[in-house]
Amino acid sequence: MPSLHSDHTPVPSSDPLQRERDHLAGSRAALRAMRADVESLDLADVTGNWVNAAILQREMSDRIKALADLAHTPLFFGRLDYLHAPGMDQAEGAEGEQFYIGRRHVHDADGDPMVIDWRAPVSQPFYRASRKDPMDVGLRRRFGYTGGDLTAYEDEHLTDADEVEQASALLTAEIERPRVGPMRDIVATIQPEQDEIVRADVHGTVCVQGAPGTGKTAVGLHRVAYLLYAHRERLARTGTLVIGPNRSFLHYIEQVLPALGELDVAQATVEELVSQVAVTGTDPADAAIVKGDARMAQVLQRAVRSGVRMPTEPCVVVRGSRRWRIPAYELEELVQELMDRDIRYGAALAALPQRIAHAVLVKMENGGEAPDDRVQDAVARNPAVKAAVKAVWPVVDPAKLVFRLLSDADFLAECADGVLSPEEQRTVLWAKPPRSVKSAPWSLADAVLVDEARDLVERTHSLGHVVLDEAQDLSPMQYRAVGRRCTTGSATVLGDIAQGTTPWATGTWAEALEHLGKPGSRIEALTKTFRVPSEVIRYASRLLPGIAPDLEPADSVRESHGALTVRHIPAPAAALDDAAALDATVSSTPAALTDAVVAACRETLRQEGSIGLIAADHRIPLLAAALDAAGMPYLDPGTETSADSRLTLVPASLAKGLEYDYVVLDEPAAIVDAEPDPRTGLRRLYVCLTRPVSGLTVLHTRPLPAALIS
Ligand SMILES: Nc1ncnc2c1ncn2[C@@H]1O[C@H](COP(=O)(O)OP(=O)(O)OP(=O)(O)O)[C@@H](O)[C@H]1O
Repeated sequence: MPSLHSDHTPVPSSDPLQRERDHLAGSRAALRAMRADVESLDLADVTGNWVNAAILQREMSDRIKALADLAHTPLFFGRLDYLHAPGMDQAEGAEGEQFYIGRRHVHDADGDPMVIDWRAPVSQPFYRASRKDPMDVGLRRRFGYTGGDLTAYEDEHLTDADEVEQASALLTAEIERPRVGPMRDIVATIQPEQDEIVRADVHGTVCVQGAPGTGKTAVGLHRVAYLLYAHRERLARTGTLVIGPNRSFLHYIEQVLPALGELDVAQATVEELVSQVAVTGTDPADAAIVKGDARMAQVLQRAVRSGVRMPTEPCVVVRGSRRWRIPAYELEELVQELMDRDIRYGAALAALPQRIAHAVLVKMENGGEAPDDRVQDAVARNPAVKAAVKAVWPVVDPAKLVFRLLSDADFLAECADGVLSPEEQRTVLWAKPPRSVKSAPWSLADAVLVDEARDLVERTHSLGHVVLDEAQDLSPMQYRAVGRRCTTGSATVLGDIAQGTTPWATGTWAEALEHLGKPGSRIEALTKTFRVPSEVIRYASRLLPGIAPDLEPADSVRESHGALTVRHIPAPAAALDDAAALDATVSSTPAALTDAVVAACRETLRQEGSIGLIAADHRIPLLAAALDAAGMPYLDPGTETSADSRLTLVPASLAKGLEYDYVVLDEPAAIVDAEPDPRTGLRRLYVCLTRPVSGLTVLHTRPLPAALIS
């Protein structure tokens, strides 16, 4: 049976806990020595010039930073006692070995490991070994810390048939640890099903469908850290990127990778990826749906090549006293050949002058001259060649091209013929064409079209690995935008169909993977929620049949009682007399609801940890004023909570991906109604209901959505 040992009673120095503390002290000293070693390196001895010295200096200061011993980050969190030395034949008499598992590798003066990096192969059984498959591990020990002090440990003897399997108290404590500040790493408690995804092969793309709080974001970030460890050189060269839904979310997660020692991972929103034009406008849902449809790629492909004209005139190059003539039919062959080849429009444009010059050179040779490469370059730059190229293969500016498509009905009709219906074409056209590319009210969907057009002209740089979080909201065209950033690499796609709240969202994961350019990739499901207590996830899951009928409700790792409170706040009598008036004025009345919400926040603030007050976006100003009037300070989402500032006022549209120890949820019906259709409204509500770790209080005056009433 796993036993929990703690230091509540004094222990003799021979106590196992003390021995572990001694190992911690020894490891800390070893880490200090490793750092001192790097600091004492004299660069003058090893570098010949100042450029090398500067590069080395930077590398050294990064390394010194990485070797810092952070007082509140335990140097190790687990121990594995192997039955045999790993890698050795499991022969009788082979000695077992003991490894301490931590965030980074630490070795002593002789080079022997004191702590092993959690990502090393030898650490893997810490996350995966089970009674069914002990992976040659006799003992798995988890350590508990209070502040920076090692205060407890928990043992599992995986090969002891008499030991009863039991939930880990340290894991529960870790999950329930109050959440102030940014998101934390979960390196000490990654679960087997999560570890499978974290350590999946770098070459393969993995897609994870996971219920709220199942650790998708955490898994994605740990996967990046793992891949950087396992393929450091390659990924340092090619780069890694984490894509999230908005800046508040990225801000919330931005500390996790540095805490795992990884500083060089870029983070961006989809909007930031496609920043060729500034996004200042929004689309009505119907326009965004068509603009996000993968058929737009076809329209753009035609548009990009629409300016190519078959030559009708010969190209005549004059050099000295001689004239060299390439007839139109020969030019046409060259153009046709480039059209037929699967190369970017811009690459073809760059190749055409050289092709024409080559044809001229052949004629020169036939005419008895002996031109060399320099002559070919000179001919390629000849004004006659340039003019011929300009006439047949004009330069394409991606933003101007999309501008024309969205403002010129005839041009759109030409490019979209047989692809978009006349109705769809009308939908995407700007009602009033803007004056210029600069002043156009580009929407996010437009910017994605410009990005697609740009890629048709010039290949987008591909990274080694991309993690795409909250992927359920992306349109097919947005998937393509992400996909071209990892054509030569792989991706981790994370999301939850039930939390999809955009009308243009791609229907299924299989389809999404196709648009991403990774068809047939593996799709995994995570169904155990670490965040949401059982009572709350059961309540929220009542919405599932209406919003994502194919998904199973999630299980919670924590049974909880009293985590859910649903309170009806009666409207004042005057409002009750007139239900229509009540509905129409929900954003400003009744005051009774606002008062109750403020009181619930005040009451909840008595608990430890963070609190999110989530409400329909249009109710935010009213609630903000009410909190101000009550003298209760609050933060915006994305601003870091601290021990003094624990209340965040969260518009429902920004709640995705975030979490709070306690959530006070204002008027669910208003959240549902704020969306363009009931399904999206209920999905938004599902997101909001699944943000709490320890407690949810729902306050409502209007009737709750029918699905929530059991
Ligand atoms: N193995 C684990 N050990 C401890 N905590 C965990 C573990 N897995 C996830 N968590 C915690 O559960 C919470 C939810 O994780 P995360 O935000 O990654 O879930 P998610 O699936 O992305 O949720 P959502 O769908 O709401 O965006 C986080 O606080 C995370 O640290």
